[in-house]
Amino acid sequence: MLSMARPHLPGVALCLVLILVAMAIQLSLPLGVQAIFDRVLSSGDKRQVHIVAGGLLLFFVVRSLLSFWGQFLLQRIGDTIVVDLRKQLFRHYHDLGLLYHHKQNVGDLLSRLGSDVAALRNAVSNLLVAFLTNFFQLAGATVIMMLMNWKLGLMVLAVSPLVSVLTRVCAPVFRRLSATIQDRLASSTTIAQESLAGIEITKTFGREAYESGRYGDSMTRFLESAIRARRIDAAFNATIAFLTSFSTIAIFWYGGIEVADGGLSAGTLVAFLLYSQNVTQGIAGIAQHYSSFSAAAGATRRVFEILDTPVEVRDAEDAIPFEGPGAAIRFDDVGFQYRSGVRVLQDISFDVGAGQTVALVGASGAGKSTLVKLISRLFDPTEGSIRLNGRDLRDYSLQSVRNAVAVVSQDVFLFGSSIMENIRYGRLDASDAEVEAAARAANAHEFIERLSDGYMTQVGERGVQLSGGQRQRISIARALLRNAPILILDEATSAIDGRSEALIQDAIDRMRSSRTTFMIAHRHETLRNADRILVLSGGRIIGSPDYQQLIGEDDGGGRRWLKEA
Ligand SMILES: Nc1ncnc2c1ncn2[C@@H]1O[C@H](COP(=O)(O)OP(=O)(O)OP(=O)(O)O)[C@@H](O)[C@H]1O
Repeated sequence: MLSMARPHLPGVALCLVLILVAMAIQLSLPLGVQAIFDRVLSSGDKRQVHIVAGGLLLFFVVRSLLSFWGQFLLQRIGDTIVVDLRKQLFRHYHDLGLLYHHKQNVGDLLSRLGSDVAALRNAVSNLLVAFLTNFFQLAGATVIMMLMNWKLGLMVLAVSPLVSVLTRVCAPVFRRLSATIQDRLASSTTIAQESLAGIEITKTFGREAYESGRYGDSMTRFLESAIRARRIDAAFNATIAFLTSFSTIAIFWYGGIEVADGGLSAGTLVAFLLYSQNVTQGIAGIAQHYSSFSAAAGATRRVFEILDTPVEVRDAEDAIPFEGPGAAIRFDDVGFQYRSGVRVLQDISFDVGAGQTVALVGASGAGKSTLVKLISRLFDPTEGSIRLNGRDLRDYSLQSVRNAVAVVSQDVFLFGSSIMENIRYGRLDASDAEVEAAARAANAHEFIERLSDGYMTQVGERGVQLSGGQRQRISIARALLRNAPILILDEATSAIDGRSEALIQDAIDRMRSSRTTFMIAHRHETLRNADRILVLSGGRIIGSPDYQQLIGEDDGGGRRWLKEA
């Protein structure tokens, strides 16, 4: 956190000076009061009363202006740091590999970005201002008191060791409780996020009450830990206030006797009482802020846990851009494990020339989707290597490899924006005319035109206003627009009816002709045009039959492949 504050050091220094000056002015008040009591009131000169009161008024106007300026600057710096932190965190989420994301709940990640960073913001801006103010208040008042009367000064400070011990004992408790609160908040956000994302399933199964119950239970757990924290916090504050009130009473008692004996002026006693208020406020404030800092440490841990997670799939130091134009791909003994010890792909070796089409067939879970994900470097192989135009895929920059691949997958995700924007996601600088041309080629233009707002129709967060086939056609248009040398079709036409499929197949065939294509398909007709068919079973290639062999039309022996797959 401190390293993030480094660029703002001059601003922080200015704030410190402003707060310091404002505090010096505040600490001059008791001296003014002492003067009024000891000199002005006894002299009976009203003019002097006016002058001292006017002087004090001026002092306090200046103090308020300085403290406004200092607080505003520090809050602004705090906000800037927190916005930087959010941006950095968001960027890091996107840099982290899919393996990491598969293990995380979206709700938990959102809650770290939201409420944890908000808790941190409170710590860096509000608490820091208050902490520094109290620190200067305590230090300044202590010095002045000691100079005025060190015996009385020591009396005021006598409670500080007790407060210090109490604070140190309570801080770890606050830290633990705060981490629990943030964890519980995160798990309720996860439940809310999941059940809203799956609202269709929730309703289909009539689980509205069940989901509300789940969310309600998680909120109750959150409330329990929040109440426990509030109880300890309130007890802590009350104890500190009680301890610090002792010193005021002690001053009043001892100082009162001294004044009665003539050893101390009334003005000095009043000034002392005011300073002792400053000291006790300072001590109590610092103790409370220390405990709040400890609570913020829980949120900080959750934020930095993510920022400190290393990125698995990243650019090599000397990565070069992939420039094409063609893309010949070669798998050399590639193996892959999602979890160590469980080999999902092994000994995968094959060659695809630029512009050729490879079809992958095999039973569910055979590893087809995993294999094509390795081509976009969503994961890196755990064994062997993948070569693109003769070079290891890891030699190229990640961005250029991703730019070279267009994917149409079975699960279509559409963003909560217009159809135009969703297709343009394939190539952000595409013109409207290019978007429309891609939609025409994907046989989507006709149905888009029939929608009330045409290309500007908003399609809900997950494209729920469209049918499965329409969504798939939009995703094909998005891939067409990308104009990438490698095309991955993961059951791209699974949600499309026969008539539309023929038209789309035509578009896909045109697109395939100049691109290296990986096609995962369950329907036989789609495999007819493949240059090569690889049959996968249990993560291995068990054969490479041609189409006739595969469907067993020539000698009947080919059926073996499908059966084994
Ligand atoms: N994120 C993951 N973490 C752990 N294991 C995974 C993950 N994704 C897939 N697997 C496992 O890897 C294996 C291959 O899955 P993959 O999705 O590649 O199969 P597939 O052939 O594409 O199946 P389908 O035809 O059903 O889409 C399966 O056993 C699956 O359980």
